Amino acid sequence: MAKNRGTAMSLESFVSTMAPLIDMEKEAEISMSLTTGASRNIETAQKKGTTILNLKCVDVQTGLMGKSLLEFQSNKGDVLPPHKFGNHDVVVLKLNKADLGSSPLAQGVVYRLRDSSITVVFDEVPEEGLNTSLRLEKLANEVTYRRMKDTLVQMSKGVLRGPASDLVPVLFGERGPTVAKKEVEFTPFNKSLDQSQRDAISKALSSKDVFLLHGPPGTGKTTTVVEIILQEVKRGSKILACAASNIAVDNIVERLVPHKVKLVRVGHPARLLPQVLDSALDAQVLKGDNSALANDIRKEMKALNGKLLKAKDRNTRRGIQKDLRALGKEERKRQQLAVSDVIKNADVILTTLTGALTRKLDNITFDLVIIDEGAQALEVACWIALLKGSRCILAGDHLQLPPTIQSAEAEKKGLGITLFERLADLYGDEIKSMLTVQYRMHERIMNWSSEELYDGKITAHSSVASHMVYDLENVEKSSATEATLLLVDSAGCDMEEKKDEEESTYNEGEAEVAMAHAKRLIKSGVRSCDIGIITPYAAQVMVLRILRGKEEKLKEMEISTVDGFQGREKEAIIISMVRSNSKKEVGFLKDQRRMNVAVTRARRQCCVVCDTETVSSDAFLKRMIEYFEEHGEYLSASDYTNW
Ligand SMILES: Nc1ncnc2c1ncn2[C@@H]1O[C@H](COP(=O)(O)OP(=O)(O)OP(=O)(O)O)[C@@H](O)[C@H]1O
Repeated sequence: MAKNRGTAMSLESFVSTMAPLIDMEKEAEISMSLTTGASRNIETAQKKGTTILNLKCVDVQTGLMGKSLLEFQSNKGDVLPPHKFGNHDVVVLKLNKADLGSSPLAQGVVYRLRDSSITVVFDEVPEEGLNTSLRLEKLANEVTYRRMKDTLVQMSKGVLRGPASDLVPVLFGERGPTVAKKEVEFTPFNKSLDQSQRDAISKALSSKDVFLLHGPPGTGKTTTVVEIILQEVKRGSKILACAASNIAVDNIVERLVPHKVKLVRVGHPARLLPQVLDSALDAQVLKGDNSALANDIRKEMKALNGKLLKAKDRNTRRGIQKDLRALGKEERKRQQLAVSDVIKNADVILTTLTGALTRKLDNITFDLVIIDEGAQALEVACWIALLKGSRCILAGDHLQLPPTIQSAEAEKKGLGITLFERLADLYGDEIKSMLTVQYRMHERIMNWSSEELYDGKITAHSSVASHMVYDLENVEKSSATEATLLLVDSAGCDMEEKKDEEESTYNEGEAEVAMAHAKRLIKSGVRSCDIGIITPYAAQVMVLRILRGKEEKLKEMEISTVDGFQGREKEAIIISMVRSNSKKEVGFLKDQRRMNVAVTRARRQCCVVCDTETVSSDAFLKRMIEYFEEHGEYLSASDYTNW
């Protein structure tokens, strides 16, 4: 039975609450973008991060099914200015000096982002302008919002007759979940699964409507999802596997391919990783019989078009046109059949949540919908996929960061509450299983997070429990590499925080200390690609990148916001907390989920640079500082400035 029906929300109130919040969020995103937004000035847009000015095209490559990949760098060859472009964002390319609202040279999708370059995929290379100064503008992703609104409309209308008719009452707390009387036993494909993974899989296979796979950092959540998919395919289920991001979907595809599962990846080829292109719908469609027939028809049409051009008398022309129309119709039919053949024959269809609304999946129903990164997706986005199935499994960790919401008001009114979180509150352990062995962190790094957020239930696998930085190849034992936890305290060192024009906070003193520690690690032989500096503040990312400059030995080191680093890991992580002020304000450092993500990115060493006097004003952060002091090494920031 449901534990706490109080947190349940009816389908009707969900739809009526979410519809205006989706609009608010859409408006917030649009007002950040330049073309349709409130900001009518290009420089303001650059400051807001929605436009990058003064770019030059430095490379053009053809790849990915005939698409063109164009790489852009700043005219001056420096790091790019601070921006809010992300992978897969839709962008337009314009001449640098083009008027606001002018038509673009081309529209594309962000493919790769580096500190000093951005690569965009276009359908075709723009015919002109590439040898001049250019700018990129980020567009608001209106399609996503439209799809979410369409889904809400669908939910308010016919859900109770659709494939999810039995699932909906459970997910809205009207009826409790059911599980098989006897827990399902299985023979794993992956022989190295740990006990917590096996237990979770068994519980997932026994669930009749909903199951939550709770995967704390580094516990093999995706490994477990892949095994669940394999077991379900073996049982004969047709599965829709989704995630919020393309990268997470591709990650599952890559791991399923070696098992020779009949799968198809649905999505725009420009947004897929090159290594999964063979699994892409477009590639598989081309191999089908109907596609060959469509191709023959196109050849026939080409020949007829040639005749049409030469035909002199009207009757002949009419006859040819009639034939062309009939062939065109047949060609479209064959194309559609080619697509539906592939979709019908596949056991597993993989796509992003918003991608699940494609026409190609109309009228296709699934025995199971699996959503990875379930705690990072808006609930409405999850429903796009959920409406297509009668059973669901969500994998995620609601104790790491939730989806980013632009509109403060929509966030306040509950847009950011995820389905994963809501169901964990509603039904708890009845439908949930937590993975408890982690394969990333030294146990001293892990213990803080485990005690603070996971009731002390996580253990470190023996392969990582005591691994040290100096165990890495070519790394020597030194004062820099001997520490697992390191606290560098800037209190009393004259390293006050400052604010930039966008009101984002930065701290130059701390940035220097963080960089100095990175250099110490490199001096002991650590590769720069094994080090990451992360910080909660976007302005601090810029300060750090500028400080790094063009120094060759630091080139491969990653510098990112904490939010942007979720899901990733490095051998050594340096966290710059930034806040240092007399009022002892800590802002959004308070969010336990953000600090949880920050610390748990580190495999062998976690170094925190902060003003302990400021951050200790928050009880959670104070405990964290105390933990680092007790179990790690303590240094003053002045030790670094004096070195
Ligand atoms: N049973 C296992 N035995 C050995 N290694 C494992 C096991 N399960 C997972 N791993 C390893 O742990 C690492 C993390 O696994 P995976 O990518 O599945 O984790 P995740 O939980 O999805 O990651 P994240 O914490 O970033 O969400 C991988 O290198 C994987 O090979």
